[in-house]
Order: sequence, then C-alpha cells, then structure tokens
Amino acid sequence: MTFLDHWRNHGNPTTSQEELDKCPHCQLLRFSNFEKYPVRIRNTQNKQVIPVGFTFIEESIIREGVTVASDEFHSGCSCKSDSDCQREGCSCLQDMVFDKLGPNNKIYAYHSTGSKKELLRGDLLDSRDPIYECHSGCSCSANCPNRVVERGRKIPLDLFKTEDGRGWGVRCQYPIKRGQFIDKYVGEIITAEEADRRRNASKIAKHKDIYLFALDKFTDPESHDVRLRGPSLEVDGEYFSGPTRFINHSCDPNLRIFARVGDYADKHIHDLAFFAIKDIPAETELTFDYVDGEDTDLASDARDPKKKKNMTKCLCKSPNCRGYLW
Ligand SMILES: C[S@@+](CC[C@H](N)C(=O)[O-])C[C@H]1O[C@@H](n2cnc3c(N)ncnc32)[C@H](O)[C@@H]1O
Repeated sequence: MTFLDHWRNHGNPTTSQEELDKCPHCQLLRFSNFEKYPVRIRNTQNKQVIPVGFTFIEESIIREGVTVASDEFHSGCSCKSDSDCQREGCSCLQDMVFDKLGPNNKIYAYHSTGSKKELLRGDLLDSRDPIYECHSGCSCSANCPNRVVERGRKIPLDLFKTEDGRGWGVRCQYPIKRGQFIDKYVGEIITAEEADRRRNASKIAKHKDIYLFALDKFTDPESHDVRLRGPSLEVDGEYFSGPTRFINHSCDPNLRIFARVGDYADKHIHDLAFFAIKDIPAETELTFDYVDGEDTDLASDARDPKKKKNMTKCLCKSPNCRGYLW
C-alpha cells in the first residue's frame, strides 16, 4: 500500500495530525524499514481493528527509574577487520559460551557463509544461552557479521486476525529458515516496582504477565554490577510495542526468544530477540512457548475443579498441547 492509498483510506483529508498519529497504519508507515520490510494489518474475519490505546514503536522506551549506562562506561571491540569479530579476541565475544570452535576458530553466534549465512548456529538454537553481538560503539563496520540483531528485522510481517478466537496473530508471506532472526520484543522498560504496580492494577494479574518480560538473564545477587543484582527490569509490551507483541502461544512453537547483549555496559537492559527454531513455510503463523522451559502446575491445577474454572484454554491445536495457557 502506498502512502497515497493509505491517506485515501483515512477518507478525510482534514484529519488532524494528532488523529493520524494514533492510527496504527501511520505508526507502521513511519518504521525505518517500512519500504523494504513492511508490517501490514490484515483482518478478513471481522471489522475489529488494533486496540485503541496501543502504539506501534520500533525501539523500546526507557521509563522513569531505569538508567542507561553513561558514555564513559560504554565500550566496544577494536577489531581491525569485520572478520575478526567472529573469533576469540573480539572483546564483544569474551563471555560467549561455546563448546567447540567452529571452522577457522569461529565462536560467534552465527553461520558465516553459504545458504546459512547470518542464521543462528544450531547449538545455540537448542540452548538458552545469550547472544553477544558487536554494536555501534565498536570499531567494526555496520556490515560486521556479528551484528544481525542490531541490523534489525529483515522480513515483512502480516498481523492477521485468527479464525479461532485467539485474537491477532503474526505470519510472514515468505518462508523463514531455522536460525533466522525475526525481530525484537520491544516495549516500555520499567523497574521491577513499576512492573508489580502494573500487575496489581490489572484486573487479572496473569493477563498483565503475558506482556511483561523480565530482563533477568544476567541477574545475579552477587554481581559486581549493582544493576544486575536484581530485582530485574521488565519490558511491558501491552500498550507500546512492535509486531512481535501479537505473536500467539503454541505448545509446539516455531520461534524462541534469546537474550542478546550489545554493549556490556547495558547488560541490565539486554535485548529480547526472536529467532526461528524450525524452517517455517510461507504464511504459517509464528508462535512461541509463553512458558518456555519453565515448570508449570497446569496438569495438577486442571484436576482441581476450583482452579480449573479460572484457567485459560490453550487453542494451539498442537498434538503435545498442555491444554491451558495458565
Ligand atoms: C501476547 S497476546 C498475543 C496477541 C493477541 N492474540 C492479541 O490479539 O492481542 C496473548 C493473548 O493472545 C491469546 N492467545 C495467544 N495464544 C493463545 C493460545 N494458544 N490459545 C488461546 N489464546 C491464545 C490470549 O488471549 C492471550 O491472552
């Protein structure tokens, strides 16, 4: 859709800028990669639109009480060539977990050549290990092979209304490869206290929980970095977020979220990056497991009639479905 079509869709050339700013299509049109990788909103089911009060954003918003490291603490690698950023010696990779060296002693998170170039390595895909990338504070170039998440989403996405009552979902009109980066989960970055306040203010705490992601990958009460001692910051994507906020749950998912670190000084506000854990055919709904790997009491709760009546049925239809979301 061109901007002109979009403007016509508004139907009224006198619509104020303030009104246009509230329009989700306008917000998506302003994304820096819209021309190449648009996010479209498609509803063939009914007349519902993206909820009023929701705003599409490209990058997270830092809220009160959250501190970003000041300039003197920022650091990056000083590799002489981009290819050095794949190997031990690149300071960005100092905490990278690796069991064995890859070809040419490569330890970074991605495949470097051939049809798998830029795809996350299989051993990482099967793990919950964090990804360490180079970033804008490094001496390598913007084309450095170790800046996949930093370069951003490289696929168009469609938000579509599901047919079976799960609200909006997300899919891509092109096939996606196992290991391919999808996009980040962005939102408001808030303190743990603010997250609890928002949970308490929500009629159903569990409802709020699905939009809150704790940035706790590096939380350690004994850390020398006071910001990592916890309680961790959280990302709230309920009212401000990107397209990944509309990804539904499946007990047999095709995506997983990985913690991604750029500048070590900002480990406490690490990124949350979605990667494909399977080859995904075109037009297949993208899903992730909302409780990925965490123990749940779902099975025992479902046997208790009192608890069962407050549980939310999972509609993922996968053969290994756990039956309930929570
Ligand atoms: C993070 S939102 C995902 C986007 C959501 N579909 C929407 O339209 O805003 C999570 C909500 O989606 C719905 N949902 C996601 N996965 C589901 C599933 N497997 N079964 C039933 N409902 C699901 C539930 O209503 C849940 O509260």
